[in-house]
Amino acid sequence: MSAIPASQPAASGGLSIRDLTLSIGRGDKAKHILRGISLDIPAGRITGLAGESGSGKTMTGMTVLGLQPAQATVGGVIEFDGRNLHELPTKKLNSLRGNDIAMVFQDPTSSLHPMLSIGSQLTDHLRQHTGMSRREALERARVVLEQVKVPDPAGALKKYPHQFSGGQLQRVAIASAIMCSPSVLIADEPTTALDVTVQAGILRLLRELCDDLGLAILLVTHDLGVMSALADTIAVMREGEIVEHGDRFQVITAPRDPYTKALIDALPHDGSAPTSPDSTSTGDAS
Ligand SMILES: Nc1ncnc2c1ncn2[C@@H]1O[C@H](COP(=O)(O)OP(=O)(O)OP(=O)(O)O)[C@@H](O)[C@H]1O
Repeated sequence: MSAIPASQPAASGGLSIRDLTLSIGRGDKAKHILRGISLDIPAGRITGLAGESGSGKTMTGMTVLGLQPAQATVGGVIEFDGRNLHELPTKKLNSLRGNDIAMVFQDPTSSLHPMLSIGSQLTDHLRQHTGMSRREALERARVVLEQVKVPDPAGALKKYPHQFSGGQLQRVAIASAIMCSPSVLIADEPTTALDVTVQAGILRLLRELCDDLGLAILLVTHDLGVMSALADTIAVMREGEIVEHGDRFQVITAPRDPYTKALIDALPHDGSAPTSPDSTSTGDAS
């Protein structure tokens, strides 16, 4: 496991979501996308959010970041560091986003500019945010690339996105997300677009970052197999509601909700479900 750089402050706390609602449209025509979600995303833990397509997983993550559709009406509390994010002025929320709460997307190219070197992309925001010199920021970027296990970190800083494989590029995107030492990381289907041979390595990296940095990670995926290998707790969403939330082992081996049970029964029986809470198995192949 990689050591935490001395310059990096310990991550403080996680997120607490209380009765979060999100609707689009008004009156009879309103579409209720999130119907009162409550979920704790504590520091040093991976909280999995599973569920079928369209159940509202991505919208939950986007709403936490204040990135819901402009016409949406949001209610409830998203508590972070003693504040309700949903009530913060836009400027304040913009400053939290990317610094204290960061996101990793399914497609790493969506968060990286094709024409800029990795060194510029990793350091620009950090320099603006902290006033660090270019040299200091590049050194921090090198350390973070090493932390996410990109080979030859110093050389990688000089490269461009097209010069990396999909798995390595997702590592670079994760490096970019943690450059400003966030305390919360929202990872939305971070392995779905990747070759199956590199998925396990990315999942293991998320586990290591969670453990080493004390990150609070919200892992959004439709894949309950991924959840069963990685998450500490699993919440299952259906039609904008959380129908089940509990310890990974309990949810996978003894689901209480019939919908969760149906999802688990649909999993391939290849040993991917845990046999004990410590049976995480994510071999590194990327
Ligand atoms: N910009 C938008 N405007 C209006 N409705 C939207 C918008 N984005 C998503 N929705 C709707 O919100 C609901 C939840 O979508 P969301 O993307 O959160 O689901 P999901 O569980 O992440 O699904 P998937 O696994 O397919 O990504 C869906 O009914 C979707 O059609």
